[in-house]
Amino acid sequence: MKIPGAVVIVTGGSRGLGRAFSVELLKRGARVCVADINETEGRQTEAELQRQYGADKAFFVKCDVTKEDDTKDLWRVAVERFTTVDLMVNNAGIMNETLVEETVQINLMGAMRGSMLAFEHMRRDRGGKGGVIINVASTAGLFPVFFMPTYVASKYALVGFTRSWASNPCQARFGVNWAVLCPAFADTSMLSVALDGPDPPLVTYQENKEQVIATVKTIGINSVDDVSRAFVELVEKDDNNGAVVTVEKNMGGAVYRFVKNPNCL
Ligand SMILES: NC(=O)c1ccc[n+]([C@@H]2O[C@H](COP(=O)([O-])OP(=O)(O)OC[C@H]3O[C@@H](n4cnc5c(N)ncnc54)[C@H](O)[C@@H]3O)[C@@H](O)[C@H]2O)c1
Ligand SMILES: CCCCC/C=C\C=C\[C@H](O)C/C=C\C/C=C\CCCC(=O)O
Repeated sequence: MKIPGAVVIVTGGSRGLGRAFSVELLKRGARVCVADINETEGRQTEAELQRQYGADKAFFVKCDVTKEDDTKDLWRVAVERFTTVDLMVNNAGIMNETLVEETVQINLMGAMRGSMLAFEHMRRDRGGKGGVIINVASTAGLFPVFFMPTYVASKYALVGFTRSWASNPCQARFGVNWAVLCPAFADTSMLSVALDGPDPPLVTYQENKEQVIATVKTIGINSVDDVSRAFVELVEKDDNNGAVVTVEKNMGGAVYRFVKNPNCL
């Protein structure tokens, strides 16, 4: 899709990858509604984005993606403000293996709820203008990772959900493209909180510490810019329906494995 003039909602946009995606979209002429549960960081981000790109180009809405009412309010406010939404980025997520219910509620149900509201708004067969839904999963949604099974489950399910919608035979009639962005480790607070703490919230960390650290070293850590570049490439691609894009640092810089056909990953 063309980014200039597009209207975008980014969940989990107060910091980290979501904030970086918002900046890249604004730089290219989009208008962005940043949604996040963290109001303090959200308001700071809103102020910085408005200062840099204009007060009419970006705004923040406090939204807990696990709450149906919050998500509906987010859509109501975004449409009131910007008239329509062309791109929905379900990016909000957590990684903490001690929070099983929360992980599923945020990473999976939050993204599914956001996707369905976007789909209802965008689908052409019900009067919408079409659009794109990008769900932010992880390479942990494609391969097993022994130290974070709950996180992996939430991301595998999100990949399956997204690819299933992308493969619907009525997809062309709906006019809504579905894609998944799957970064490996990325340099945000999600990773640093886990890496820097004495007891990361991972499964059997103390017993397998060396193996966990070795895995991170082998795969490498993407910069936020690496992931943002892949994100922009994915958004801009016209035929992005069913795409699964991985971003892995140590496979020769950031490698974008672009898998288009949803039936042959
Ligand atoms: N950092 C990584 O290594 C990495 C790798 C692959 C995928 N991801 C995924 O990328 C996405 C962004 O992660 P990040 O690294 O930027 O992490 P982050 O912790 O920096 O940012 C996550 C954002 O989500 C928000 N959030 C959390 N729960 C929420 C809720 N219930 N409702 C609304 N917002 C909520 C947080 O407040 C925060 O602003 C996540 O889905 C994550 O799983 C991260
Ligand atoms: C103490 C370090 C681990 C903390 C991890 C915190 C958050 C990570 C979230 C990412 O979404 C995980 C990304 C990649 C998963 C790791 C390995 C995947 C192996 C498959 C592969 O990429 O080849």
